[in-house]
Amino acid sequence: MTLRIGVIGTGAIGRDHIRRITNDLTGGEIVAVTDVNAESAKNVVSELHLNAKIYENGHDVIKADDVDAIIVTSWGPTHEEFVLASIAAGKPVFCEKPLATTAEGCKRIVDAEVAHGKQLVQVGFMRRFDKSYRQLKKIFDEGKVGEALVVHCAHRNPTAPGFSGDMAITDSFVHEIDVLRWLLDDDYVSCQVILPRNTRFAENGLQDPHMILLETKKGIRIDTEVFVNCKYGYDIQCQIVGETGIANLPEPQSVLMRSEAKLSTEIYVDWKDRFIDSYDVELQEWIDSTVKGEMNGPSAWDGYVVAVTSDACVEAKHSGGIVAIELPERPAFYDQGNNKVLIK
Ligand SMILES: NC(=O)C1=CN([C@@H]2O[C@H](COP(=O)(O)OP(=O)(O)OC[C@H]3O[C@@H](n4cnc5c(N)ncnc54)[C@H](O)[C@@H]3O)[C@@H](O)[C@H]2O)C=CC1
Ligand SMILES: O=C1[C@@H](O)[C@H](O)[C@@H](O)[C@H](O)[C@H]1O
Repeated sequence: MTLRIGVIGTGAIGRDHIRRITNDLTGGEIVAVTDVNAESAKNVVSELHLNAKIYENGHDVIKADDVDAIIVTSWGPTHEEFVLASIAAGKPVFCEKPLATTAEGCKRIVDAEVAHGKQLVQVGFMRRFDKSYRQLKKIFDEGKVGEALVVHCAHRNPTAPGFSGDMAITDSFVHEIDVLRWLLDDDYVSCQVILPRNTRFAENGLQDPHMILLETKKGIRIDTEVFVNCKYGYDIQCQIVGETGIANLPEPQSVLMRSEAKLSTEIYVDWKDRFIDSYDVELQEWIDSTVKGEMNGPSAWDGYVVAVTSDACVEAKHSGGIVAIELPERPAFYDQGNNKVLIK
């Protein structure tokens, strides 16, 4: 069976997902697209040679009889509306992060999904599908470094065009929030944000870098340097300090060069290149599981936890204090074991 997919939002990542589903992946076909910028939707259809209908708006895509599943890649503030409409239509929906721009919005989605009675929502946290994070998780789950005590991370972008306010947390650090609780099989209880000396390359009054400290239920302490104008490249680091050893996130594969009296390897500059394989795996697994009637990726609950944690980090940044991260009990609906990513 081919999964007939409708895409809402044909900007940067929407177009990229359409390209990979059309050219690189199997089992899915883009049959409907829409964008508030009609020109953008038209261009994607013609440039990628899609056999897809262009709709006036997202709701018409969701309602279309020949659309089995939805991908939401429009701007963040529109996500909640389209995810809720997909649940109301009983259609599986893959929503890019954020699930909603507020924790309350994410909770409304969780409540709607639970009331619907079947998991339909997957959130686009692609690091869980990254080969290197999966290798690290496998080593950790096999007990090769013992129980985790401390985790050191870095999230560095060369530049952050368009970033303002708290986006280093709400747009970038959200990926660590998601992937680390998956990696450690734990949840957060508190956070603190320390503001180091600012780089002169930060624009729009942006604080950069941030040092973000998280404490988990099991007592693991996580420190992350989020530095979005680091200049030298896109660099994601993660090191688990365990009771019996240290496990590092593998560096992306790249050619080791001996040239001009230097031994060197290249560092990516664009997150799209660093995570290109992860997006492929993420969307392929989403198509495969959706066709089987399953939902195996980051759930609406995971999207909600990220929003609550991210809000707490923003509060901690502005208050300078340690902020408790409080979550309601996870609904038993999400305990059924069908929302776990299978580790390869
Ligand atoms: N998982 C990841 O690593 C990444 C996730 N994202 C997320 O994907 C989303 C889109 O990001 P980009 O593609 O970079 O932005 P973009 O601005 O390039 O594209 C968004 C598109 O949505 C369209 N749009 C806005 N409101 C709409 C509506 N109501 N109906 C239909 N179309 C609408 C815009 O016209 C635009 O073409 C964001 O939420 C972003 O956070 C983006 C990059 C990476
Ligand atoms: O989602 C993403 C970007 O929006 C964000 O700006 C980057 O910092 C992240 O690493 C990337 O994955």
